[in-house]
Parts: sequence; structure tokens; C-alpha cells
Amino acid sequence: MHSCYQLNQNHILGCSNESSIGSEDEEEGVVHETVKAVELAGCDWIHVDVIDGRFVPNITLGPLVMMVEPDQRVPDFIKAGADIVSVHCEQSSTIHLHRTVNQLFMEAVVNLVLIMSVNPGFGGQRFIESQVKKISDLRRMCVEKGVNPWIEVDGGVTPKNAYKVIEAGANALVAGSAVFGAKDYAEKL
Ligand SMILES: O=C(CO)[C@H](O)[C@H](O)COP(=O)(O)O
Repeated sequence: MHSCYQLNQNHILGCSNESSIGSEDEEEGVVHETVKAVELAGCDWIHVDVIDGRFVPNITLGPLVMMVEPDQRVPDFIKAGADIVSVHCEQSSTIHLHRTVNQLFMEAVVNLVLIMSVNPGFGGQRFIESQVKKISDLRRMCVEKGVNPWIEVDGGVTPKNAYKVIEAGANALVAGSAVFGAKDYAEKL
């Protein structure tokens, strides 16, 4: 099983002394250190949310890099080092899903379905229990079709409920506040 961690500006600020973050360089240093720390603690993936203040009210990466229609930047994310790129299926986020998925297949090997288990936009929300059935339905459909994608679950995942989503068939978990809000990342892992 892979575990992965969401990294966004809120989580970085949440686990640091906000007043100590001044310049962009300092902020970049905090991001760097935090990523290094969760990697050392044993996380397998770093999950970075690109949230642009349109599909959801929040902005994760900061106004300087704010964008609309992030799916149009897929090649840039890959060039920047992303191994996996996932997009929202809602048309209000990804305007032309078919085109974007085709583009993903041309740019990289894509084999992951992400099920959101909170309303997207903010970390620290409560896990939506009804999504457990969605995960098991998806796993069953995959078995029936003879495919085996990563099934990633994102939102409200904690050490207390992780077993449920794993039992339902997920094999990649995003944990934001559960990990970045803890003093000891490895223990939460
Ligand atoms: O993508 C999200 C919101 O848009 C995630 O749900 C969230 O950021 C993950 O954090 P947490 O584990 O605290 O729910």
C-alpha cells in the first residue's frame, strides 16, 4: 500500500510558526524541509493540490502561481517533475475531460482514480462515510473489467478511518492534517 500526503500552503503554515515565514525564499525553505521530513518519516508520494480559487474558494499555491483551468497545464506539471497528474471530472473544473485524459495518456502513464472523501477545497474536514461504498463499487467495477488502477482516497483520512478505505479497496491514501498537524510524522504514518 502506498500512502501519500497532501502538501498545500495551509498545511505548511499549519505546521510552522507563521510569523517566521517572510520572503518567498523562506517559504520555499519551509516547503523543502517539510517535504524532506515526511519523506524521511516514510511517505511514498507527495500529493500537491492545485486549487485556484474558482472550482473551490480556496487557493493553495499562492496568487503568484494562481491559474485557471489547471488541466491545461498538464505538460508543465510533468515537466516540473510530477509522476502522476489527476484532474477533477466535474466540467466546472476540467472543461473537456476527454481531451485532458487523452492528453494525459500521451504525456505520461496514467493509472489512478481519485475519490474525494470531502468536498474539495480545504483540509481538515470530516470524512464523508458514504464514499466508502463508492470505493468498494469502484474496486468491484475494476475487477469486473480486469483493470487494476491505483484507487486513491483524499479527504478526512486519519489513522482512525484508514482501515475502512483500505478494506473497501483503496491502495493510496492522502492524509493532510492528520500528518502535517502531528508533531511526529512517522508515528501518524
Ligand atoms: O484536497 C483536499 C481538499 O481539497 C483534501 O481533502 C485535503 O486537503 C486533504 O487534507 P485532509 O487530510 O486534512 O482532509
